[in-house]
Amino acid sequence: MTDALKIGIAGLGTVGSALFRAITTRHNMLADICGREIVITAVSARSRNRDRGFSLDGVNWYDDPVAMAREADIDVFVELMGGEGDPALAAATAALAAGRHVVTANKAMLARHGVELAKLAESNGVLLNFEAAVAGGIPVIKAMRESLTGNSVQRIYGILNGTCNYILTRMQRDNLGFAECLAEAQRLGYAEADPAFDIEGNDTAHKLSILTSLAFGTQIAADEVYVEGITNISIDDIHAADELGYRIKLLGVALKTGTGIEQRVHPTMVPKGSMIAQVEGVTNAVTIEADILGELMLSGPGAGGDATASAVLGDVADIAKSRPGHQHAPALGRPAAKLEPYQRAQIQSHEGGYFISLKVDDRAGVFASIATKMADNGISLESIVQRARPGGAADGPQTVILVTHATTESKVRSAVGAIKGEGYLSGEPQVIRIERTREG
Ligand SMILES: NC(=O)C1=CN([C@@H]2O[C@H](COP(=O)(O)OP(=O)(O)OC[C@H]3O[C@@H](n4cnc5c(N)ncnc54)[C@H](O)[C@@H]3O)[C@@H](O)[C@H]2O)C=CC1
Ligand SMILES: N[C@@H](CC=O)C(=O)O
Ligand code: NA
Repeated sequence: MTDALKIGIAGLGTVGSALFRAITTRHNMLADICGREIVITAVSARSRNRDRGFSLDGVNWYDDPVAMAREADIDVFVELMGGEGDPALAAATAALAAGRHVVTANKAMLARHGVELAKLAESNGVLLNFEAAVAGGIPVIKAMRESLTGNSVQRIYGILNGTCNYILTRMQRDNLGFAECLAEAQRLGYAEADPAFDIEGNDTAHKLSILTSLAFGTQIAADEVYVEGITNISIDDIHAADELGYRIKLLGVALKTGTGIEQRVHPTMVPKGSMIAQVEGVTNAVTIEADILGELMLSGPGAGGDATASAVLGDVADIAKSRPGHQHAPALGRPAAKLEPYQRAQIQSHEGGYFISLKVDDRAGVFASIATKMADNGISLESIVQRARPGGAADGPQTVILVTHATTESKVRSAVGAIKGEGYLSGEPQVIRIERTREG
């Protein structure tokens, strides 16, 4: 048998601990599959003495993950600390520069520094694997990097954040409040160390920017994503969507338009009968529309210790199975030097249907005024309904809900701005984009 593959793990939290357990409890099975043992020889985390339910005896401990990446006797540095900057970045950089393979689940770091890390991996002849960084356990990176080679992608979209999908599902299905659902997602190990990354949409944006690069062969452009999170989505919105035949999902969408590539993350209405609407809880899904393949949808566990560790383990096992001289797919699907500059298509030119919910004064002419502002901006309406006041109350603002036919973001913004100027609105209008799916 070839020499053992020695790995060092930095970060022994939700994912690192699950990985540690998976590797140590499946040692013989992995050795049979890979033709060599996989041995954890070094670890680094914040607390050496924390009870994690397994022993670190015989494993070299490093207080400093960068020192471990640079100095430890390891072949693979597994980065599971998180954070877009140091020490994760310094450690990954040090490991690649020292000729060690890197496996990471850190989408925040890759979204900012993925291209430079990919270049460093290429120039040092080592691998940068990151399956766990996008859609957790779903093998979407491998699919895009390897199986879709030669396809031209038109659109890629999906549910990329387990925490948000868990929250939206529990709110819709069980009528629970936002804060309670978020606390559950945190307890289950789905949320980021700072859950604002999840609920404000940044985590989805990080993942989307990585997928965009793989799909369209462009530089990763995380700052060029239009982002709205789910913090403004209320149970009322979820119920209104339900009545109209939709579910609300936080989607990341990237597509080619006439002016460039549109990258957007926002709460989205999808038809209730569509496949993506059926994706519930922590489950993620990615749909890829490609010219040779057609449409592919991958779905599976998007977060959680074991599901994420499964993807990390797959990446480590790929390295264990590889032999000297074997040529690997580049980290971002093509040599980093061949990635094209990213050309942004602005959100204002986005085309699609819209759901608009307005709280308005209950007086004559308001309904007609709303319809007129829409028509003035060239927006055609699929429906406009006035909803009964909650609990049958006799006074207070009325809710008017509009669903538009396909139009543009700039027209919707202009119409909503004009309605706001009329003085009959209470609170901010709720505007939710509707995404076209295979089913409608
Ligand atoms: N939890 C999940 O479901 C998923 C997490 N990820 C990513 O995996 C990575 C790890 O996530 P979790 O395990 O959930 O986080 P966590 O917060 O549970 O664990 C992080 C670990 O890193 C250690 N750490 C942090 N800073 C350190 C430092 N300066 N020096 C040494 N150790 C340090 C902590 O002590 C802890 O052991 C993150 O990049 C996260 O975005 C990716 C997919 C899913
Ligand atoms: N916080 C993330 C973890 C996986 O990437 C999520 O909820 O999806
Ligand atoms: Na994945």
